[in-house]
Parts: sequence; structure tokens; C-alpha cells
Amino acid sequence: MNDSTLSDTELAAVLDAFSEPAAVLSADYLVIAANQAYRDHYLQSDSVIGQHCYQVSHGYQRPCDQEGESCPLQRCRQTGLRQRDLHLHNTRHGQEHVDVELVPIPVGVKEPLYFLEVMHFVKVANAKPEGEGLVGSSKVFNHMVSLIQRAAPSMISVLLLGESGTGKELVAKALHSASKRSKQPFVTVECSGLSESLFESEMFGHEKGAFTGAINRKEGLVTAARGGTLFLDEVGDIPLSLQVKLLRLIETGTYRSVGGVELKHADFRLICATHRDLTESVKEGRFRQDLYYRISPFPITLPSLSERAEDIPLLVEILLKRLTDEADIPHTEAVKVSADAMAYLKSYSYPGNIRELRNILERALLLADYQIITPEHLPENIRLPQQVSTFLNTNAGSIDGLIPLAELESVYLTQVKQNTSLKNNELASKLGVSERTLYRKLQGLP
Ligand SMILES: Nc1ncnc2c1ncn2[C@@H]1O[C@H](COP(=O)(O)OP(=O)(O)OP(=O)(O)O)[C@@H](O)[C@H]1O
Repeated sequence: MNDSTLSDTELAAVLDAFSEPAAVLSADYLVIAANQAYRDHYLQSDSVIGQHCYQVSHGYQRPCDQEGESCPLQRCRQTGLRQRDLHLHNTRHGQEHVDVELVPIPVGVKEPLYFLEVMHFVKVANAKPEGEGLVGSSKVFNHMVSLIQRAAPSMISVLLLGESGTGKELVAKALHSASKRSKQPFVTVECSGLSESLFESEMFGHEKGAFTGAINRKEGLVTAARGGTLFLDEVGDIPLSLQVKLLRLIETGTYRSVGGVELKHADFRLICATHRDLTESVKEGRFRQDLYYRISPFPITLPSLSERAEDIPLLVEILLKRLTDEADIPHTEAVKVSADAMAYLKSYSYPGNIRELRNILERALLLADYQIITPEHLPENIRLPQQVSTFLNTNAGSIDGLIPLAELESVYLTQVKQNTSLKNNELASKLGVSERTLYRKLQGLP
């Protein structure tokens, strides 16, 4: 080694300048040097040197891209530019979300020989059933977390899109807590159902005597959010007449309280959320296009729970923990879910998403006296899909071939009639038809 070359120990000492795990990798994925944080974080301890990075962080035998993940090192090698990717790593603390940053050495040269790898800890999400915030580990969830990580530190306005109950408010809070404004206020404005006068006085505040009933001066939510984040929930529900007022606030960054003359300067980071398709609302003339462009420079679509069904067991565990903590019931052991109850929970489609799962578990906890949740503690409608699939498999053969609906109905009704002791009026009500309709259908049975 000549004088101008760093020894491995010196290289490790340089890497120790990073507080987060950092390593130097070769183009063929070998760890050449690593700082103490890297050695402490992963399972291999001192033996990380000379191992493949994918082995150390994932336990894989092949590079990440061959395991269905996107590999920042590969892209870094091709482009010669810095790359980032969100991965789920196996660490001493279990599975963790890590924002992996790869920098080619030197920068800007294609096919570089070495790379600096820095692991940024992701605080906004958890892959274990712990903590207060977002929990999940599915691919679609991780993709959403990577977008949160990118947007959070900047001032860009974020538009959260997703069905009701998918966690938009929780994501808005995560964006705020990972931003430079995290120590400042996070203020939510519930936009649906706000009348014109209420919107203005809620948002901008009012002066004493500004209108009948304004006995005192009141500060608005825009003022309350000063220095922090303003979260407009259900922004798609704001009537057109109020959209122009919101647009003016965003465009000029100024506002006046109701009855006031002084022009005030707003200072907030804007996050909006809606369950509506705003592009459709724009086409239909129900949402202003100029406002849409103002609020949507960084859209994040939240996956529905059925798109991330593999997260259900993890979510069940964290929601049960949170619910039992909230209920403050002394219990010696964690509540358990029987295997058959979990099978029902995993196969249901959840139109109300995580909120519906939470409600189902809250009810089940009470019925199970905070002990073991079994199928009888779950609502009937969530047990239906499995009954239907069992029924299809046992009565109608393979579902690969299409079954005429009339035939399906007739087989179903025959079986129901044979197995129920309900009177016709009760059965009709359970099946959601009138007694006359049920009678007619039963007459037609073979
Ligand atoms: N990833 C997650 N991990 C744990 N809990 C979650 C997650 N996402 C959502 N929740 C929980 O699900 C419930 C619904 O979430 P939230 O209120 O944020 O949904 P939303 O999309 O804002 O709903 P709406 O559109 O109806 O206002 C809350 O109890 C929230 O804590």
C-alpha cells in the first residue's frame, strides 16, 4: 500500500463520521469497509467485511434485483448518479424499513468501481407491530412510505388520495412529523359540510362583532398552523364558492380575518386529502382546475386494505395492542386471535379499509372479554365470503367455468332451505328480499 491509499481501518474511521450505518461497496456487491453503526445494526457483526451487501441486509443469496426488489447499486452503476430506494432489512431489531442511499465513487462516472452506501432510518413507518404510526411491510405499503420519505423534508404540497379509512390522516401526520416543521403545530381542517360563513371564520378567524354572535375575537386555523402544517381533509368536498377563497390564500399566501382589515401572512405547509377522483370532479366542473394544480404537485395514492392483504395479520396485532391500551383493561397476556378467525379476517375485502378492521376488532375484543377472538366474535358478513367459496367448491364444481346466476341461486336456496330452521319471513329478511319474492323463488326450485 502506498502513502496515498487508505487502509481498511482508516476507511472505516472515515465512515464513522456518519452516525447512520455506512459502508463502501465494490461493483460486485462486496462490503469493503463499514462503520461501527453498520456493524452494530446488522446481524453479522464484525464479519460483514467481504460479505455481499444483499446477504448482510436481506439474507439473500442473490442481488436484490434478482429477488424482485429494485437495486440502487445496479442503477448507480448504470447511471453514475446517486440513487435511493426503500428496502425492508433484517436487522438486530427485526424487520426494519431502511432508506438506502448509494453514491458512486467518483460521482458522474459510469461503471464506477466503488460505492458509498448510507442507510437512513425510516421513522414514519414500522414493519413490526410497535409504535404509534403507520404499520405495514407489503410492497404497495413500502412504495407509499418511500414517497412519504421523499416528500416530507421539502415544502411541496402533498395531495393524499385513497378510499375512506386507508389512513390518510395518519399519513398526513407522518409527513408532518418527518418534516422540518415537526416541532410546530399540525392543524386539521375538516372541509366536508362547512358552510361559506363557517369556512371563512374557521379558516381565517374573525374580529369581535364581525357578525351576530361574534362576541369575541377568534383566531383562525391558518393562524394556528403558523410555522407548521395545515391539513385540509376531504378537500374535494369544498363547494365551488369556497374554492376560490382557498385558491386566493394559496396563491397570495395572505388572508384577512372576517371583519378585519389587516392583511396577514400565512406560513404553512399544505397537505390535502380526498377520497374523490379530483380529475373527474374537475371534468364535471365541481372542482376548480387551477386549485387542483395548486394542491396536487405531489400526489400520493394510499393503497386500499384489499391491495395490501398480506399486512392484515400485522395490522390485527397492532390494532389489538392499541385498542387494549386505549381501553386500559388490566390483562396479563396479549389478546390472541384463533387461526380460523384470522383466516376470516384475511379473506374479507374491507370496503371500509383499516377503519373497518379496527371496528371489527374493537367489537370482537368486547365479545371475547379481551381473551381469545374466535369466529363467533366476528360479524356475520365477514364470514360470508368463506361460506360462499366453500359452497361454490362443494356444490357448483370449479369456479373456472362460469355458472349461470339462476343455477347458482337455485342451488344456494335449496341448501339454505334444507339447513335452516328460520321461518320464511325471517329468512327473506336475512336474504334481503321480500317474503313474496322468496316464495316465488322457492316455488321454482327443482
Ligand atoms: N398503516 C397503518 N397502520 C396502523 N394503523 C393504521 C394505518 N393506516 C390507518 N390506520 C388506522 O386506521 C384508522 C383510519 O385511518 P385514518 O382516519 O387516517 O383514515 P382516512 O383515510 O383519513 O379516513 P377518512 O377518509 O374516512 O377520513 C385509524 O384508526 C388509523 O389509526
